[in-house]
Amino acid sequence: MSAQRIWHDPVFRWGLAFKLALAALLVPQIQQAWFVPFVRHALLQPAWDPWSAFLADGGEAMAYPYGPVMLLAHMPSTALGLLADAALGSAYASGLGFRLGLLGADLCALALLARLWPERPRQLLWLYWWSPIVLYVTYWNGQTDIVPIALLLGSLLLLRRYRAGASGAALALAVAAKLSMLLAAPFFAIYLWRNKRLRSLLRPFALAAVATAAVLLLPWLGSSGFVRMVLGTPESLRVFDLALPLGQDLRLYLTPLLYLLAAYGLWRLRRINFDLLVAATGLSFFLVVLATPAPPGWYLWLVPFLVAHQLRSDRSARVLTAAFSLLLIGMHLIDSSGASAPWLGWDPAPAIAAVTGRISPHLHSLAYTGLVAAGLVLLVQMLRERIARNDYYRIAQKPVTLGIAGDSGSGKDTLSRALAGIFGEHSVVHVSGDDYHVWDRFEPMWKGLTHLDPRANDLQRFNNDVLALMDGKPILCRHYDHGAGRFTAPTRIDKNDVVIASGLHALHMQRLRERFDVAIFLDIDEDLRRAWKIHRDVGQRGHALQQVLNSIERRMLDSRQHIHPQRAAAGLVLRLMPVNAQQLESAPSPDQVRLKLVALIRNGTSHERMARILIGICGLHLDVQTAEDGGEVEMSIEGDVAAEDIAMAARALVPGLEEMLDIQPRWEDGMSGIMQLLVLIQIEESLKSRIR
Ligand SMILES: Nc1ncnc2c1ncn2[C@@H]1O[C@H](COP(=O)(O)OP(=O)(O)OP(=O)(O)O)[C@@H](O)[C@H]1O
Ligand SMILES: O=C(CO)[C@H](O)[C@H](O)COP(=O)(O)O
Repeated sequence: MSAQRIWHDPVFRWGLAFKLALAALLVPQIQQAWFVPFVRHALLQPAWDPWSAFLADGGEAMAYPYGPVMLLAHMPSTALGLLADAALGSAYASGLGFRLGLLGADLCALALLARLWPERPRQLLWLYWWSPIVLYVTYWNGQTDIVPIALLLGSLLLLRRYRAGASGAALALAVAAKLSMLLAAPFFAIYLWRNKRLRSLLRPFALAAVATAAVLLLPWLGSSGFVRMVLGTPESLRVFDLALPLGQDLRLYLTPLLYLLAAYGLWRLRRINFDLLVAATGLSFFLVVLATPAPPGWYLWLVPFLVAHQLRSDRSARVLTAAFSLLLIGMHLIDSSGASAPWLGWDPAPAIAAVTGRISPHLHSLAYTGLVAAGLVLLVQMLRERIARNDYYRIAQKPVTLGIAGDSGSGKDTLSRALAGIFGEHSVVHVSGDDYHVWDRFEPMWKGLTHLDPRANDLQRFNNDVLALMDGKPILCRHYDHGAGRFTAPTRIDKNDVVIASGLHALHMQRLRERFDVAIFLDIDEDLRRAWKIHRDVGQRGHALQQVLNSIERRMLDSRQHIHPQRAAAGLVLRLMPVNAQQLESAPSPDQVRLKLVALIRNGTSHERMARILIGICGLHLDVQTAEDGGEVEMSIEGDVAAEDIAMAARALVPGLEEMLDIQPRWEDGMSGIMQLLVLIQIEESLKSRIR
């Protein structure tokens, strides 16, 4: 069932009918006494500053502790109700209009949740649409927090879709509806800042958020009515209730302290994916609500996060949430105002007051303790399951490391660049074996040794540097300038999320090659490699043709002795070859030769699905040979394929890695793109075994 089809589900339709009946029949006291009179006043006596105008006309200061966006959200449906009241001579329809406005926000929240978590729409309907907390808080108690929560969900969804400006504006709208939504802002900012791939989005996000908030809130900051009714509400001061006295005039406020610790916890994570952002924001809301004698409306902020948690967790999360919801409702039924049904002549207030009168403060506090205990258990469960067991969180503790070995001119740098193109340059650190040659071009030592001899390279330093980067430490490294034939002065290279170590001997030393997530050997068809090398060394590196040919001959023995044996140590061996060998001679440049790829995958567990997608989505021709034990797979891949199709295949094959890639990954056309994809699939295999 797709997210769109929830609207046809009977679970939705029955829920809608039930909510319509509740909105029609129940008149919550706080709406009747406070919210509706305020909105009615703003509609009937329009003023630039409705808060001051309301107070000036003798309205109650507690009537509307909300910002202009909340008012705008309530106005249309309440205005229709007012018109109906005027026509019918009744006083009921404006309140009904107000409540239908809340139902509209409730529907928006459901639609947004269905887009954020589309996997199990039926379960989502039970968990959200029939959530006892939503039913109680919105339709019985009459709170309006569903409006800012719908806006917050909108902001989350837009952020997930990389629409940073729109997401910032939506968050500001949520804040301008209810100021407490500001609690989510640092978490959004940390998510964008701590993800290098998303960092460029922080600016448009922040600019749009600040600009929207300025337009919506600044004009009223000078209004005494707004300051008194919205900024100075006794409700918001409840966050200071939980405090440790530290001497005469000093108190340690525990709720802000817990909130700051949660924000710091998120900041400390090396990398944060969207699920972690949701979990951390939910946890911070939980901390604030549990550590505060919170009014019922605040509990509604927890609902989307509880839904997300339950969707991904087992039955225990649902049982705990049910217990938490029932305790919450039970406590607030006797603690907070409720609703009456004037059409049915039903007003339970006196009966509830009678029960309340019989409940001792001790029992009341015990019920509250039970509620907080259930909430804390849920919080610990969320912390354990949503954060500590989050695959991405566990993977993010260590960078992804790739080793690429192959002969000179086999395409190590080209593949490294292609991989950096999908992860994004900002997330990749590349160590090249060329920077570890012992001598520069002009040293006479090259008369006796070739670059392919391990002794001509400082492999110990190469190993140590790559291992240091794998352990998250920076290195100092000089760079070999192929134009000048000399080394530059050493520069500092910092750790990064993806470490690519390429070189003639990248898989030579056992200690290092065992640490790579994916070890790749480029076993390019010899005639093709020669053609590439000659083309590059003459065209780009300024060598004479004869000099290059001599060097290739001189290196042959070392290639066999020192380079080729690394093939056996690779998990992925990639062999590019011309589709038609004659083309190598006839084509004006080796770039124009049509290539086919033979990939030897030593751990070919997912090859069947991979083959299906390469044929189905990319339209390639495949020949697959599997070893007897099913471990090794050799795939011959041929055909033309565009980068967009490879991107689509990647989304199908490795959806879990999408958040590791750049926002707009640069997929290549043809066999280079297929090589990018194969490496990515191997990365996923390796990360899975890290988790196991
Ligand atoms: N996948 C590919 N498709 C087409 N051409 C390629 C591919 N890979 C490499 N080449 C060609 O081969 C040339 C050599 O590639 P590259 O410089 O990446 O090799 P290398 O292994 O890093 O070499 P060296 O070790 O000598 O520095 C490139 O300039 C390019 O023209
Ligand atoms: O083959 C190489 C790497 O694979 C060498 O980096 C390259 O040949 C360096 O020497 P020169 O600058 O003299 O060409």
